[in-house]
Amino acid sequence: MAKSKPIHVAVGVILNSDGAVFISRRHAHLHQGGKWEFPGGKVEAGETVLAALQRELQEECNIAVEQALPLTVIEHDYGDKRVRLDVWQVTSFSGEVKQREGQEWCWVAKHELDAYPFPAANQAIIDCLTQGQI
Ligand SMILES: Nc1nc2c([nH]c(=O)n2[C@H]2C[C@H](O)[C@@H](COP(=O)(O)OP(=O)(O)OP(=O)(O)O)O2)c(=O)[nH]1
Ligand SMILES: [Mg+2]
Repeated sequence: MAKSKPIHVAVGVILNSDGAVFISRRHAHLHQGGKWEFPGGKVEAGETVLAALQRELQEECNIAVEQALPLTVIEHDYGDKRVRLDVWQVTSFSGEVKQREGQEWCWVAKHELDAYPFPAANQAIIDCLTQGQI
């Protein structure tokens, strides 16, 4: 049977002035629950990826994204779901970053990211960050 098309997800990498990355922990009951993630969510029909990123980051972490640059697109098959992560680096935003949806969250130094379990699709982004390529 042909699998349904991947879920398109806008994902934001936010760095603070110390070079640390904002991450939060997915609620336990969700797909990939308990894993750490970069903020973001599903791109809705008729919406640009940047608009989805702006909407999700306002909802989830309280910021207005002013400028963001596309980093990479990652396709991954979890078996139960396929995702297409459209990963952007947020280069300018206003507002104070805080988690608004009750998720555990933190700023983590890039070289410490390996200590946090992320969904398998994220590995390429984690590698770029830990190697200082972002
Ligand atoms: N936000 C985010 N999702 C990720 C990451 N890595 C990864 O595999 N995913 C997957 C998990 C989910 O299957 C999908 C995101 O879906 P989601 O359910 O969290 O999307 P959403 O925020 O729009 O949630 P909802 O409105 O449907 O509740 O992408 C990541 O770093 N960040
Ligand atoms: Mg989300």
